[in-house]
Amino acid sequence: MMIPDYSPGDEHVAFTEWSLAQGVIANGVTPARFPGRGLGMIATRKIKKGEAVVQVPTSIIFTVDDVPFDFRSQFSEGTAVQTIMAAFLTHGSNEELEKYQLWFKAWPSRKDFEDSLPLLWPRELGGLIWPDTTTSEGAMDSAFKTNLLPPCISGSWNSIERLPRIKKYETEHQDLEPAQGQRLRKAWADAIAAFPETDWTSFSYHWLILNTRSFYWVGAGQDPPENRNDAMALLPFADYFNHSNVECDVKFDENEYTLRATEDYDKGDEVYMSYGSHPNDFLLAEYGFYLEKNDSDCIYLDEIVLGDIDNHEKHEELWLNQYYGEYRVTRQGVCYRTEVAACLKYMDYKDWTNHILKGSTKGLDENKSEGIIKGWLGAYVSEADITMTAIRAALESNGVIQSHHEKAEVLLSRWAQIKDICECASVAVSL
Ligand SMILES: C[S@@+](CC[C@H](N)C(=O)[O-])C[C@H]1O[C@@H](n2cnc3c(N)ncnc32)[C@H](O)[C@@H]1O
Repeated sequence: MMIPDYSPGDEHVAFTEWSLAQGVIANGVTPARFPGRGLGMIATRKIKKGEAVVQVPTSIIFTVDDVPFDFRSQFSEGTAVQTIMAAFLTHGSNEELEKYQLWFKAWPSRKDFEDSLPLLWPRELGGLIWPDTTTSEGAMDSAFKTNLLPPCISGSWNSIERLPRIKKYETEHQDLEPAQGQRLRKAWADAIAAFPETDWTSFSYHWLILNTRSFYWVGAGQDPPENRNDAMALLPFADYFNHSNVECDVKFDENEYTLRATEDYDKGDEVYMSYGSHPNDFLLAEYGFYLEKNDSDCIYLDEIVLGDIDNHEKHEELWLNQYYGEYRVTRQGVCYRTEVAACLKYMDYKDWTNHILKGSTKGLDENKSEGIIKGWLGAYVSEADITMTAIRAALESNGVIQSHHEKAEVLLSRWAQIKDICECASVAVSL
């Protein structure tokens, strides 16, 4: 049997030595290379749940407070912290950033991001247009109209028309790529307004480093910022942990950031931290990977449900009663919001409001609701089938997709998961 080679490589050994010399405590973990996950942390001995595995002194963490005032003051008020930090990592002088040079060498490359993050993929695979996109890359073959990304990422469908929404609502796990694109475009506009000579490749790289590696952080004596995204810090060495759906046990005070094991581990196991309870589409869009098994995985039926409830007044009712949108599906079934939307299809308005406000069952027909919900799930399954067929056909015939076949295969596997969620949910709603 081949023994996997976990050795991380010289640059990681050098960075680990530097980290320990700076006061980082690594207690039973060390960086190692895990196929398909880049670097991660391996247990060097048995670890018990609750043990502090990594402690990083606050003196070496990188926050916006480390950006010199002269540099920060070039940005207009309200500029995102991520933009300022990314711009400083791009423009800071060697002298200013010298202490972190070994750390920078331990980070993934821009090519790693181009391979894994859909927003940097070719247009045919759902990527966006960026300042370095050449005309030929931007101009898609006009015959190629299929959206290959999952709808939670792209916000688009192949078999369903996306109707304008009567109201806008906050959504954390849908329309991910358009929101990401907007944040990065705004960051770029703010960066070049302050420093017109900024290089896109380098700036976007550092912005993505911050996006994929930062931790929540509020400095001693400071109030948490209004926007949670502005409470960010990069933690040398702690940023080696890969994600899994373990619980999260990280704490910080004015002296150090402490990360604790939330499970027992044997020597040789990979030790994980949780980046949050995220569905797989979110992990793919924001971090460039998804999990085989993810208890937080879900998809949303918003376009299907709102398209099927083809009545403006009913949309208003859903909105007024705070049931407009966010129709969530897991392998265990659909959420209560979806059930409420389903019975609005056939109940009269009075019965429906009595049902949702007072729990009355007058007019409620479980069989009808079940049929409607199964129809919605079936529509998502059709979307999955159409898209998977299109990906397979593109792998046979489209030159761009052929030269990026690993990405297309990532999407095929994700669509298979999506189909499985719908089919399991459909069984669950009959129980
Ligand atoms: C904080 S870094 C973790 C260290 C990173 N693997 C490295 O090589 O430097 C986050 C990135 O690690 C990768 N990653 C994290 N958890 C993963 C997982 N469970 N499976 C695959 N890749 C993962 C993703 O590329 C993600 O953007």
